[in-house]
Amino acid sequence: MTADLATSCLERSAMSSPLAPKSSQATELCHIHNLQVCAGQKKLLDVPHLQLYAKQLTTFIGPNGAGKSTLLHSLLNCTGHTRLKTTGTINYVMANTDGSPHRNTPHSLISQGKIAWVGQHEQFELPLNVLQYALLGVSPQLAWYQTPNVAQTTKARELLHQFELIHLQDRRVSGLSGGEKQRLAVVRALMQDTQILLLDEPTNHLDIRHQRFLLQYLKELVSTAHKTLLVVLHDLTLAYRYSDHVVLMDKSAVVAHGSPEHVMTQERLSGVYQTPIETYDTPNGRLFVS
Ligand SMILES: Nc1ncnc2c1ncn2[C@@H]1O[C@H](COP(=O)(O)OP(=O)(O)OP(=O)(O)O)[C@@H](O)[C@H]1O
Repeated sequence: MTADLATSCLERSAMSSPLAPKSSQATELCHIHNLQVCAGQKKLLDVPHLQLYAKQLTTFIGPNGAGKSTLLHSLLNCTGHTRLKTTGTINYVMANTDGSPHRNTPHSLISQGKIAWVGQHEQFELPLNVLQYALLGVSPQLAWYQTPNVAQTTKARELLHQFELIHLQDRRVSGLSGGEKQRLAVVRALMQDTQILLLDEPTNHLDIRHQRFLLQYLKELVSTAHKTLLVVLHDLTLAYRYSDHVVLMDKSAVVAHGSPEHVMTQERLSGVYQTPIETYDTPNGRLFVS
């Protein structure tokens, strides 16, 4: 089967399968095969097969310790710990300049500047102010002797304004509040202007209004700039409302994946989280309450 034919088959199946995301525009981002991550004898992740989609907002949900961050790190190809052994393959499908798909490894995508990342534990003990930290996002594009140009600085200020941080632009990053640091980490990643963004619990420390703003912002990045978002979330209501594709994880494995309606059933979630979960349909979407 040629790559072109494979993609068109995927698009057809995306329209009919409950495993596929909501949008009929879904195309393949990557294929995971036999991915296993181990720490000694302990298996942290075991994913025999999983397909992820481009130009979609995919969320990874599941209880603490399920393996969500480990999977995201694997997608970055940096488990970040020499004791962890990773086996299996992750093949990204990215378009060539003529639009036809070609395959890539996570490592080559990072070096090409196609993936940006916000982790759970970003480093803020740095002698930088807020604007300088935001501009770290463009540092991979600069030679050692260059400083950010006017356009890059203007863009950083615009993003700081949108994320309500502009009044703090001269403030040392180490002194920011938890929510301000979290928003700044997202701004730094957005400054990288990559096709793919991986965000591990980006709503951590955010109040309810900023959580909603962030998810709305990410959703618009997908719909208007056709970015690919892979996001770990704990808030089931937000995951249901904003995701195109949901990957539910438990005990180092993928339990279910597909559209939110398909994956996030009351019965399945109650079983995985080991607590009764009620759902309520409101004019503003479905609420999940434990
Ligand atoms: N370096 C490591 N060595 C040993 N065990 C590890 C290591 N890193 C992670 N783990 C274990 O792997 C499991 C999965 O961790 P992971 O961080 O992927 O979970 P998670 O789903 O992201 O959890 P949370 O929602 O709490 O952030 C956990 O049991 C964790 O303790």
